[in-house]
Amino acid sequence: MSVPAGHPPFFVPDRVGVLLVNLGTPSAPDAASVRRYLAEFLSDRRVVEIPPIAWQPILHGIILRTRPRRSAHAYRQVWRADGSPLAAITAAQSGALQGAFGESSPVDWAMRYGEPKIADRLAAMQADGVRRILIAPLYPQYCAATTATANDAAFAALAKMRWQPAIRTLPPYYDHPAYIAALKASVEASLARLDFEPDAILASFHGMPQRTLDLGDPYHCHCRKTARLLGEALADTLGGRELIVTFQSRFGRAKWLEPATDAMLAALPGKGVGKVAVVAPGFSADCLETLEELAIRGRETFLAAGGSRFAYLPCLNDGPDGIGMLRTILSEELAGWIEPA
Ligand SMILES: C=CC1=C(C)c2cc3[nH]c(cc4nc(cc5[nH]c(cc1n2)c(C)c5CCC(=O)O)C(CCC(=O)O)=C4C)c(C)c3C=C
Ligand SMILES: [Fe+2]
Ligand SMILES: [Fe+2]
Repeated sequence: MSVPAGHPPFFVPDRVGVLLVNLGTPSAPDAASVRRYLAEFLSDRRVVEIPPIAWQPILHGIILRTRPRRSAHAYRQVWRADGSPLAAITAAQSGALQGAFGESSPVDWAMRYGEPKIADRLAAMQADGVRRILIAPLYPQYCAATTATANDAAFAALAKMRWQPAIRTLPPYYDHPAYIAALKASVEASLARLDFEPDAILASFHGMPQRTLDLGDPYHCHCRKTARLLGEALADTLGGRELIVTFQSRFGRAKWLEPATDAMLAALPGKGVGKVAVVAPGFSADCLETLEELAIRGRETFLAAGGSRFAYLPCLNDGPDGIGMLRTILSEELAGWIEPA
């Protein structure tokens, strides 16, 4: 019997695969591409929890007329020869993990918004004989606006498949010892490369509307716990200096989690902190929010307020600490599907 065109093969050995998922990013740093990306992102009801009848006129009438040009300018400042940092680094993470879970277990990657689409990568894996897939939203701290919507998109794609693969999803790993250890190693290595001794280290997490915390989203608690564990792990390095926790990237008029990163950077010099190092533990890959908002605008804010030295410490990205950590936590979630490494 021949397999119908476009049909997945029937008789291939079952394989196990991992699909890394991150947020998504524009395909190019121009206003039209950014508008397309923001329209998809900001129409997600997990992200903006305002009824569409009220939100869509604001989104299309105001935000998508003004923000794409400003954001495209920001993207241009961090764009790399191989594309958007978020996409390039996620691809590199996927490449670095290839073969980590066995010769025949592929690791692939997708984005919640834009390309490559979760639905397309799941279909490609299924067509390749991958019958068990670990979907891994690369967000250490759970948030409905990130983790849940990535899983929603995966399950929406599965809803259209006659022959579904078996699915597992990666739980948040905000307090996993391997994650905390990787952050500690990475922060210490970055600090050792600096030519100055910071007076304080600031851990900046992406913000969220305060209302989501009141509605029961555990994101804020997860961020706080990551910061506490990282502070404890770094106790010797900090030597009495504070690990300051802040939330960045406020969007819209509602109240967001506080303290705000930009306000803190503006206030620190007045409190005697003239030299600061900033780390972003909630981002698994450097992106617009870290490379432009923190490393460029954050620096400007801090120096304009009277600070003398500023350093941005990179995310775990596809470096050895980050990849080692991902191997550990993904292997744990694959238990029973693959032989332990
Ligand atoms: C790490 C976790 C993230 C949470 C939580 C999050 C919530 C959240 N974000 C917005 C609005 C925007 N975020 C934007 C960029 C962006 N956000 C994250 C991660 C989280 N967002 C990343 C990794 C990125 C970078 C994407 C890239 O291409 O590099 C943007 C787009 C950029 C801009 O125009 O400023 C917006 C808008 C909301 C509203 C929200 C929670 C409700
Ligand atoms: Fe965001
Ligand atoms: Fe931002």
